[in-house]
Amino acid sequence: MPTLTIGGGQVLTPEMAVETADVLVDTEAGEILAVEEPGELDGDEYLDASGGLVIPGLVNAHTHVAMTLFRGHADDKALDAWLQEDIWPVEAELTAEDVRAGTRLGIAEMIRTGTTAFADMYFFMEEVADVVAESGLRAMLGSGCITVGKDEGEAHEDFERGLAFAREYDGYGDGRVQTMFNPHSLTTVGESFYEEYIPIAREEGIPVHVHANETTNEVEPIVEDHDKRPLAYADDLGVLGEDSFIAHGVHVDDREQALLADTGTAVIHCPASNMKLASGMAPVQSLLDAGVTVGLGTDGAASNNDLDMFDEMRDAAMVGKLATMDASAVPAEAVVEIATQGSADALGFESGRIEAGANADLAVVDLEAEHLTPAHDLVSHLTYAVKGSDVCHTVCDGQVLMEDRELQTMDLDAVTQAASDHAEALIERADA
Ligand SMILES: CSC[C@H]1O[C@@H](n2cnc3c(O)ncnc32)[C@H](O)[C@@H]1O
Ligand SMILES: [Zn+2]
Repeated sequence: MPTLTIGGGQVLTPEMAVETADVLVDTEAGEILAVEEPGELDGDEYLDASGGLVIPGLVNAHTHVAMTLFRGHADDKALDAWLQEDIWPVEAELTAEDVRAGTRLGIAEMIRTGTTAFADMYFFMEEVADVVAESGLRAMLGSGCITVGKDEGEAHEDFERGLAFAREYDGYGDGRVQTMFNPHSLTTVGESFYEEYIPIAREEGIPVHVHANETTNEVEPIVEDHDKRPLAYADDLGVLGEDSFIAHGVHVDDREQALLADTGTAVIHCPASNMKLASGMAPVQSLLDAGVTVGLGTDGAASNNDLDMFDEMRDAAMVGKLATMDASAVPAEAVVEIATQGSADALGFESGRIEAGANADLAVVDLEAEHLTPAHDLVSHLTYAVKGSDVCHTVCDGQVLMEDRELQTMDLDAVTQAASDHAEALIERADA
């Protein structure tokens, strides 16, 4: 079996301790074989982690990767106006080639900032799957389904496309692609479509991921029309469950939090997007206290405006405190856990932990920087001080995707040039 040692550095353990250790990886199976004291492990290849901290690859559990094309195109608006006035008109002009170019840009950014897995709900998902396959990253992918603004036939086509993609692409890219079913949200998809399609997804064991309880504008119509809170409505439709995860979960009351915990539904916290669109502050500490699995996501680059999970971690800690007016809420350790183990658990990936048997998905953070000095507490640094640009190596499924900040599977200059060209032409076409 071909092996790789990531050696000479410190390692973050699943218990959030930092040890001086080496990591041995089976590069064919893509699995961590052992974590041992320095010098004990002898792989065929060696990746130098000296002066660095080996961490589990970060898991961006909710994004729309190709929205990198809209970075800076639509700022300073709330969700509904942002989507309806700026984003959806441009998305209507998207081509498969645009999505390929935007996805390449987003994946390059994620690899360069230590993310090794992500969940993506978007359009032209075959393109996204191909880019995941060629880049070496791991992903949970689904084709987004919406019924508002569509006639019955078009809406059915959308849902059939969503199911067909999930069936066909599960296991794609040497098993690094897994698939999910993605009704867009509880208000943009009609009830009859949930009634028709959720049982099919459930029967076929396809995970379900939706935007839910993101803004008060979403909560109010559901309460008015159905006389129940959105997550009670979602539960009655079969949307909640062990392999379901909702994005945002900002406006969730105590009963809904209990429902999430009881059904085993995970929440993906997207603090930057929630702040930028002024959607609100998710009750993250309360969700954690209630026993809900919480993961972390950037959302798309148009509402963030980057895909750097280190930024997201810092935002999660900061807004967690502000939301509760309690500086002890959402502490550094909890943030690192949700960005790694929490997100991986939400997606059902055996990643997010550096231990034997886990996926060999990891990143090495270079600690030799002025903004990381002194090194009193490296878990604190991961949340509050590390920047994505401090990541020197990224490994996914046992393959080195970035070494000394050089991408190994992508041509960064070509990727940025193509994305820039596609973005410009797209905005022009959309006359936006
Ligand atoms: C049907 S594909 C996904 C769809 O979602 C849109 N989107 C991006 N960010 C958000 C958000 O924060 N809430 C709801 N919807 C969002 C994206 O533009 C696509 O249209
Ligand atoms: Zn989203």
